[in-house]
Amino acid sequence: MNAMPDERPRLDAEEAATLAGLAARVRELTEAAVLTGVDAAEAAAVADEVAALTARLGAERREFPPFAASPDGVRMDRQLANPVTGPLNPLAPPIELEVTSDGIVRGEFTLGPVYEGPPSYVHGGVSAMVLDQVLGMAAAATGTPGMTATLELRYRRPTPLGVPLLAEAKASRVEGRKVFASGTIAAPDGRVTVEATALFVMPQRFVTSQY
Ligand SMILES: CCCCC/C=C\C/C=C\C/C=C\C/C=C\CCCC(=O)SCCNC(=O)CCNC(=O)[C@H](O)C(C)(C)COP(=O)(O)OP(=O)(O)OC[C@H]1O[C@@H](n2cnc3c(N)ncnc32)[C@H](O)[C@@H]1OP(=O)(O)O
Repeated sequence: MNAMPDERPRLDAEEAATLAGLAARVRELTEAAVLTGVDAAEAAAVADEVAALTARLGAERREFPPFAASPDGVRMDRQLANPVTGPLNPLAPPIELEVTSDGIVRGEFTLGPVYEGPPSYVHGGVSAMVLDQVLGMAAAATGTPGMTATLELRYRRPTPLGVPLLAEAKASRVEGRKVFASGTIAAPDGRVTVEATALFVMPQRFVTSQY
């Protein structure tokens, strides 16, 4: 695993934009598949067409998703297929996260019906995935990126689908390879729906590698 990142293909901005467009269309397809009201014969016909498109894309296949090239073309810059933020991943909402100069990670996002858990609310596992990413980025912003060792969630109230949500996180302390972080998801009225605290640990084996 420690050698993996540098073996990945890197895409330049133009290639990445084209594949992000493909992922956006597949996201629309996913929502259409979940919400469609067409009859069974039409759904079966569409399934055949989708299978043909999948075969076209699969004609050439990479072993792992690509990374974005950093300006120097060497270091890994961004995981383009991350399931939370990755523009190339149709499973990702995707959420754009900014890191402020004081280390706060923040992103506004809306989750549609494909992320439903309880009727009309966001699935709790999806909220957990979002917060794992946001807190993980806050940990990485300290200069010590790490793997999630613990992630504790408090679901204060249901998180609504289809409205703008705000995720925020910040690291609270760094102890050697360990970084503690906390964060929240808030509804449009500003009320917090989910709180999270986490510990990220930079694996001993990565201490000298360049991420
Ligand atoms: C350099 C890069 C490192 C890789 C980081 C990966 C991604 C970072 C890249 C970019 C960052 C940007 C954004 C981040 C975005 C998203 C975050 C999502 C991340 C994930 O989705 S990640 C998947 C789920 N995650 C796992 O799959 C972890 C499986 N696990 C392990 O890989 C090991 O288990 C590990 C590495 C956790 C520790 O292993 P290790 O051998 O390096 O460290 P060791 O055991 O020596 O512990 C050292 C000190 O941490 C304490 N400690 C350890 N584990 C603890 C625990 N669970 N609870 C409480 N304390 C714990 C010890 O008690 C000791 O503390 P003390 O020093 O005080 O005694």
